[in-house]
Amino acid sequence: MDDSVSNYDFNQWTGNQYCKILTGPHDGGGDRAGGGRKALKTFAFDHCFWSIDENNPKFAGQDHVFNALGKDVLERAFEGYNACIFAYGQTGSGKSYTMMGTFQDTGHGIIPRLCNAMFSKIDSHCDDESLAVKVEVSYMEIYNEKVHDLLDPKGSKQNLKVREHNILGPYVDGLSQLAVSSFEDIDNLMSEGNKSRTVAATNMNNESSRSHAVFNIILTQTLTDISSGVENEFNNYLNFLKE
Ligand SMILES: Nc1ncnc2c1ncn2[C@@H]1O[C@H](COP(=O)(O)OP(=O)(O)OP(=O)(O)O)[C@@H](O)[C@H]1O
Repeated sequence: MDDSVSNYDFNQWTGNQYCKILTGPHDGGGDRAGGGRKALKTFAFDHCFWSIDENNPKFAGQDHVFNALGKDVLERAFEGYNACIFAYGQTGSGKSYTMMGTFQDTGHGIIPRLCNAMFSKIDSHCDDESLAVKVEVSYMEIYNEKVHDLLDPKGSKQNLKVREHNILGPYVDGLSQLAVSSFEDIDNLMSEGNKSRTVAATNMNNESSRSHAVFNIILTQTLTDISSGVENEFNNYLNFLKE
């Protein structure tokens, strides 16, 4: 990283920010473009979180991260937009911690917090007879280019095929999609799914997930025009990916 950036006090950054990164030797594209190994690239980002010392007033805990990233995603999902949260980074950098977190309340990561908020929002609409909401989940891992269903009731770990639907785009053929009605349901399914994940120790993480995981929530809202009885169904997807 450029010295001028690595020496920055990340705590002072607010609002839209830019980060300049010097590309490393792996960056073949930079070489081909004539920029060489030291081509400077500029990336834009909205937030930078610091979570080293809990006693520091600038410490960003799981709640802080959820408020900055998860809340908007949920609002948009209820408006009918598909959304995706993608965690990417070096082994041991905190991807699983950010997505799932620990089982203590304050340690819950984005997924449990988002699911809790989603069911609270659904409950708050329970008096509305014109709206019915259905929630289903699927969970898969991609390991050595093979796709496995982590919620397969038979636990067979068979390889699933990725196919292309002419309207909906790519999908995994035969992936289980299970209905849930509370965060506890999701939590139980996820714990079962996590037991099937491919985990091994790396030098930097004793329980490193060696595969990519994709957790999918399918939110279906059916709006019924009470006077005419006509139903309109909206499906949308919330994807959580961990590299
Ligand atoms: N912000 C944080 N606060 C406290 N502990 C953290 C934080 N981020 C990560 N950790 C801890 O660091 C360790 C490694 O984190 P984690 O397993 O989330 O990494 P990862 O990026 O998912 O790694 P891998 O790619 O190897 O699976 C875990 O013990 C986790 O609890």
